Amino acid sequence: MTTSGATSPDATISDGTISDGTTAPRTLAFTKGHGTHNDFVLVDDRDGVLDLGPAAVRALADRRGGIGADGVIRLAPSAALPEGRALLESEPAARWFMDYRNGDGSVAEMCGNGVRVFAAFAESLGLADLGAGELVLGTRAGVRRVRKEPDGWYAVDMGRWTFPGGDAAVAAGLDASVQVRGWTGARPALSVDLGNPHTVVALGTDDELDALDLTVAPDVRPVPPHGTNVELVVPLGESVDEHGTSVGRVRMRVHERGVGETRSCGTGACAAALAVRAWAGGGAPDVWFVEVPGGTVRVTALADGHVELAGPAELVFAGTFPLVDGSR
Ligand SMILES: N[C@@H](CCC[C@H](N)C(=O)O)C(=O)O
Repeated sequence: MTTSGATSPDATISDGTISDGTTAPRTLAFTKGHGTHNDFVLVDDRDGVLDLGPAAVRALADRRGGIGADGVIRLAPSAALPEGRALLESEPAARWFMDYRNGDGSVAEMCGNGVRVFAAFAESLGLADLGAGELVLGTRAGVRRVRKEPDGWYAVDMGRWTFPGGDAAVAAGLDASVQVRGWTGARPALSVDLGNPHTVVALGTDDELDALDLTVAPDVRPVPPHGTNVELVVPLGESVDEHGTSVGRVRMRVHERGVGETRSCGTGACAAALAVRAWAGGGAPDVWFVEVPGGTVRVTALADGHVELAGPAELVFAGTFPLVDGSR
């Protein structure tokens, strides 16, 4: 890794191969950021010229041979991607697009912690002024709106969410089962769609949560057609805050599709809070604090059927990374 330099604007990186007709090494300028320790490599592609293939993403995300991250985020003009161009037709303000890849190189529709870190990155590049108003951005799960709170947290309208199993699943409290390595049997679970897929399992105690072996992916049945993120949660109860608002608390660990266990997952926190709220029944709070190994985020079920995710976003360092022709 070096500390200066930038990718040639006419270089295209696909599967780690630079396809501009030369064999010379190229370097990719990046910024490293995280939201409650869900960490990302961020790439400024405001010219829309980079094509980050799976091998290049894996090289960047590699914790030993690369920079290390749970995911890679490319900031690109919405106009440069088919999914972005479709969004621009109804939301012309969504000028910038979050092109999100999991650490294994797979494409994901959405990343809640990533959206907040994307907003901080756009601010650092002078592409957004969250002191003056909201940032509207494109994602594969649709348009997202980010505002900044007085304490510096970023609050994201995460759009509409659903229980894919419908009313029957909500009434039964389950529509799937999950087997974690070491368990004697599978446990009931509830599927939640936040634009990306989630499966939430309730546990009884903190000790059970702490003892989980998430070094291998939990086995989910029925097998989700596009895979799933799995959230293991312990409801911690409800209370009334200093403003008289009823709030709930949840502890969560997560196994992310395309990554493994991570220290936080924003869409996963939303799924966890919405599942626990449904299990609690009518009168349950709309506001939930979700405690993850990397910190705490706030999830609010909004009256319009959307859900809001709020939490911190940090940019920690920047540099350049060599992507050598054919070597990654
Ligand atoms: N960590 C993200 C979710 C990233 C995508 C996920 N692994 C998937 O494949 O759906 C978040 O904060 O939401």
